[in-house]
Amino acid sequence: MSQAVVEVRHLCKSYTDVTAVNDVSFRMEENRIYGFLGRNGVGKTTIMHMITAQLFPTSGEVKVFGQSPYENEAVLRNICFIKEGQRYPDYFTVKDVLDVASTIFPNWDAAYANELMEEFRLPRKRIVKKLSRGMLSSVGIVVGLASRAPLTIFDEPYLGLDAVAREMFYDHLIEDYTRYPRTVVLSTHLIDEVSRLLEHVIVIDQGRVILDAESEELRGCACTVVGPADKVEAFVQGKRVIRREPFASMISATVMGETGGAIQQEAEQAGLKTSAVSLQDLIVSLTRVEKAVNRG
Ligand SMILES: Nc1ncnc2c1ncn2[C@@H]1O[C@H](COP(=O)(O)OP(=O)(O)OP(=O)(O)O)[C@@H](O)[C@H]1O
Repeated sequence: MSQAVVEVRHLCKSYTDVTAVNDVSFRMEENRIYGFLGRNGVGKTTIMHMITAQLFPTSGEVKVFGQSPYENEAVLRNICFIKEGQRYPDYFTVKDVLDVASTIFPNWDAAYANELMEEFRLPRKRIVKKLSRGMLSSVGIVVGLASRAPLTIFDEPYLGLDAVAREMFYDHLIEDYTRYPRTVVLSTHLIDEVSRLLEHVIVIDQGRVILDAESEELRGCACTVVGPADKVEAFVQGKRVIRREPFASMISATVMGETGGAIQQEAEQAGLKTSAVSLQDLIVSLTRVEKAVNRG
């Protein structure tokens, strides 16, 4: 096993009336791209704030590069955390943001930052406060990529970004990551868009980890089967059904099985129609499992 860049153990964060993070443990390894996914308000940002030492846990342990990140300059300068709606001082221009970033991040690549500025059409001299919503997101993306920080976290960096700019971001990320491997964490709701980039997926729901798996393992581990209700019911007997939708005399059921696509083959042999399940559909099904499944 390679070195853990992030290791959290039994992490909890409670506020007066809400337990935002409830006994979360996971590792993130060196030089991998992680999807850190889940619905709104499930605790993702709270966890990322603890990893980046912006928030203390109520209990549990956080280690980044093997050390506690709190007041630890050696750890913190190797983390770049790009979050939605990042604020900058009122008088800062885009150039000021890049100048400051160049002093913070040891691996900063000024030439690459300039190249990205051109591609994202960012006006260097403009006051950041006067940028459009999408341009502000582009500034975060330029900083995140050009920082080449060993741990780079993008927390929903896309607000207002058009589809072309998002594609440019994904293409740059994969290309630059291939040349300069580092650990990248993408927290986003646009799962289908980023799924090709992700090597490992951690899904949070209601303050807990509900899935922690290699993307490769997830491909083919679930499939949707459709057919007459009795046939589908017989097939899903004893299997983990994560979504069930009856229509007329038919049922469509999404079932999780072993890795490697065996479940799909098995369903086809049973004479059922099958379709693959995208990562987004898998996560949607998993995070609404309680309500949907018990109907059948
Ligand atoms: N300072 C706070 N005081 C009280 N409750 C808080 C505080 N910060 C977060 N919470 C609550 O903790 C829970 C988790 O919030 P968090 O921002 O971590 O979710 P998230 O998964 O990042 O959501 P999103 O995808 O919408 O950004 C929510 O119920 C939120 O209301």
